[in-house]
Amino acid sequence: MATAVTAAAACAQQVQRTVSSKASNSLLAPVARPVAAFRPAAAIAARRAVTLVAQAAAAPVAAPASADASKKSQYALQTLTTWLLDLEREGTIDNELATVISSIATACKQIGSLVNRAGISNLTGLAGETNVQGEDQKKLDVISNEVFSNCLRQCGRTGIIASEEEDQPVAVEETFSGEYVVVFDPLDGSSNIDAGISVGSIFGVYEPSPECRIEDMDDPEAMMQKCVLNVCQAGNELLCAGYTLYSSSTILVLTVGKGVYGFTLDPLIGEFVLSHPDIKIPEKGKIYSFNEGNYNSWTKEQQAYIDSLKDESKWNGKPYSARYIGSLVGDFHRTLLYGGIYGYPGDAKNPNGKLRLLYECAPMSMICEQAGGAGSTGFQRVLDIVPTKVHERQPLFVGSKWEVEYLESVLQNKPAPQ
Ligand SMILES: O=P(O)(O)OC[C@H]1O[C@](O)(COP(=O)(O)O)[C@@H](O)[C@@H]1O
Repeated sequence: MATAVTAAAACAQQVQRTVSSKASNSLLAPVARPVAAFRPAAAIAARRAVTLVAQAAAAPVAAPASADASKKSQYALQTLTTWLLDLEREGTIDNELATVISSIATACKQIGSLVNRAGISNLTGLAGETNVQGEDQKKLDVISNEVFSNCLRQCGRTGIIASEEEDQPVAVEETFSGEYVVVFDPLDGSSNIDAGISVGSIFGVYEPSPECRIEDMDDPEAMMQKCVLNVCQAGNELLCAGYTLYSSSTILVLTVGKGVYGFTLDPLIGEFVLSHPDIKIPEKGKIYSFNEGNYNSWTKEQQAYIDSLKDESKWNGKPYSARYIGSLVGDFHRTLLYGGIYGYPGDAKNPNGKLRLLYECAPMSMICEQAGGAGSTGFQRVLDIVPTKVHERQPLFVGSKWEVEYLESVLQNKPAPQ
């Protein structure tokens, strides 16, 4: 914050200097130049801008009740670090989990800066490799995966890490304590990278399952079995879930099971600062986000659902609006803040849809439920599904509670929710 204010002040002085020099040069200099020569409007606007920046910079963001009440300084900041400390103090999380989350935040800062500079550092385009799903990997898919894995290993608090970009989960030799299981999609929506459209990272943290501790590293086969078993946990076992959006801002949104909090990266101080405390998704919303290009391969119930959203006679003459970036994190973040529904149904080609249960569906469903929304396959609560394999796919419908229930009612031919 200090730097933001000094920056604002410096900018103010800069503008002032410009204004005053111009003024001294023109307005105030005795009758030298006609008034028209100098554009007062710009000066007023500049002064207004400076005031707004100073006011914005000075206004502290509300911190959760647990925040240290003694922090009276107007420069007190609730950062991700201090927020995690508050949660540790109140016993909601332990230090190991706080360390894992901090290491994920570090990875996201690194990935954010790489994404921002992709076009000028030859990081766009394909890596020339394919991942376990047979998809051509982008250079930044591979690099983001490496960055995420490094940070999770180096924090010493993870036991197993499983990436959407890797065939198998990996047991972490560097583990020191905690042994948390972390699943992640290092760069979601990467098909948008080269066009500079928003992308994101998604993650989930599980407790290591007690009956399969990874003691004997000597028997790789047995160890791998235990790794997979540890990772294939239902979403309702998640301790923490989150995503980072790399867009006009870099925003980290997460839950540890006590509401959803959003932190915006302040590039001036390199800290995630609390910007969205206790996010609540609207009960209803008028935006739907589906790739309608797949319409013809959808079930007739799925088609009927989308057709109904466009039928204004059902919605007091105002049909739903369609928004689709083609980047789950971007589409989900908008849905979380504005309400509505994001969906990736199964279809004739991919009966289970495209999205991965562990890395995408479960974490987003936990965040949505924690914000008062819902996450469904259309027939089942996503968080109740126990994965049978690490790269399992599931249809996903996530968003405002009423919207998801309405979708389920159409797909299951049930009466619409009240
Ligand atoms: O192009 P489609 O078929 O609409 O798929 C877009 C969806 O696939 C994703 O890109 C997921 O795939 P990746 O994790 O491989 O990027 C989502 O972000 C997005 O919502």
